[in-house]
Amino acid sequence: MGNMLSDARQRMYRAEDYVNVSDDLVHYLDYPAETLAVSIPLRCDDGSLKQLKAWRCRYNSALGPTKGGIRFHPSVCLEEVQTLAFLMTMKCSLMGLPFGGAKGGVHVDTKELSALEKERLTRGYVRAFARQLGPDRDIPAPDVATGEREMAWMVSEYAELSGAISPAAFTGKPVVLGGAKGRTQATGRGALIALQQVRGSLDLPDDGLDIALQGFGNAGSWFARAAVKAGHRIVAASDSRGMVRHDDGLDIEAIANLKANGGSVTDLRQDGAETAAADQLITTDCDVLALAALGDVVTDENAGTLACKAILEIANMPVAPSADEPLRQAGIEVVPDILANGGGVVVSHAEWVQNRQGLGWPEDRVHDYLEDRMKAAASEVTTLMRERDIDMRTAAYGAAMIRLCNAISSKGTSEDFRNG
Ligand SMILES: NC(=O)c1ccc[n+]([C@@H]2O[C@H](COP(=O)([O-])OP(=O)(O)OC[C@H]3O[C@@H](n4cnc5c(N)ncnc54)[C@H](O)[C@@H]3O)[C@@H](O)[C@H]2O)c1
Repeated sequence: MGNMLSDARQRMYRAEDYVNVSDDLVHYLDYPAETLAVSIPLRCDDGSLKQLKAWRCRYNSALGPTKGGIRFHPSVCLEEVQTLAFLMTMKCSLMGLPFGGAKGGVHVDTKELSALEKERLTRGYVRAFARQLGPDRDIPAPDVATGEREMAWMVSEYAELSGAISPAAFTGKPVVLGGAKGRTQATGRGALIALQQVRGSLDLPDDGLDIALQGFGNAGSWFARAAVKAGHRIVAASDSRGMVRHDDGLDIEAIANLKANGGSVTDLRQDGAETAAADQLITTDCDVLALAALGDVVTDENAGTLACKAILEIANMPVAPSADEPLRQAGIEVVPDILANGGGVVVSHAEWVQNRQGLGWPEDRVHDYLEDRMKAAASEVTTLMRERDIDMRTAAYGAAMIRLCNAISSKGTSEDFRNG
């Protein structure tokens, strides 16, 4: 096992020092409960055969059936899947959901697949992992390069195999197949709710904030819309092709239109807007640096070059563990991923509940549920920060561990079994 998972776990061990949980409970979280590795045979359109490596990891199920997305990407590997499953375990616990954490992935470049090949691969994934999946055991969702259409294929394949139609076995489905209204917007909107809720614990100005946003995809664009609606300015935004900056705030709807038509943020034609290379985004002057693209963007090597007062982690692990200490020293507080992007899994839970009820909630009910969960989690985190005088990430891990460890210890600890 390489560094990614052990680095991620260091954040849990750091939090352990500040919350009252026993060692043997933390040991339950040292390694994943179950990881299955398979190769999926894919018959290509030209008749050739590919064998694709694929994984599904259920990290811990103390709180309930495990939950986590399936990623199709050439960077996917065993360790990434296990690390993201660990993060999901912490996130579901912090969000107060009755779910454990999981993740899945296939090592594949979907740009090289036709739509039919992608369908065969997606159905092949369900066949390979069918025994591990199910609405009461392990519930996948979309992630990189998977979306509503892949979830629709998965529900259909699972129905063929199990002989029963189980919409609650997958979330992120199209609304017509039982998907939750507002799921697309949930992560971005949730990130803004988290930011507003923890704002008092950050050293930020009282009025509208200047925000620099890396990544203008699903999560980033909905965060930008919600932030502007709440009176903040997106002063800079980037995608893989470059960045654009305007000190008075960017025209977010114009950027969203450009992106929807295959353009880049750099195509924006707004008086006074200036473009630059994508990598300049993180050093641009702002109150909040919102990272909604990739992992490992801020490292120990570049942490000293940031010009922000706080970081909002909308992506998973955009701040590498090696940057934690330099950022603490620089006084830059981080709103951690397990809190900031928890809105996605909260609304996935709302979808699972609706499927089990056989009902579809109206969008405002889904949004109210999102708001309640985000506010409750954020307030647990800020309370722990104040009580223990710790940074926000450590407090978030601490709050997640308290709930997880309560669930684990309810079945007994060394204390209970000492005398046989
Ligand atoms: N969408 C969700 O519900 C959700 C939930 C939890 C976590 N996340 C995480 O948030 C991140 C973004 O997810 P998404 O669904 O918005 O993905 P997405 O694919 O819709 O968007 C990603 C964006 O990042 C941009 N990007 C890629 N490389 C870049 C670079 N070098 N510089 C600047 N921008 C770059 C892309 O151009 C795109 O605009 C991922 O890490 C994902 O795992 C998403």
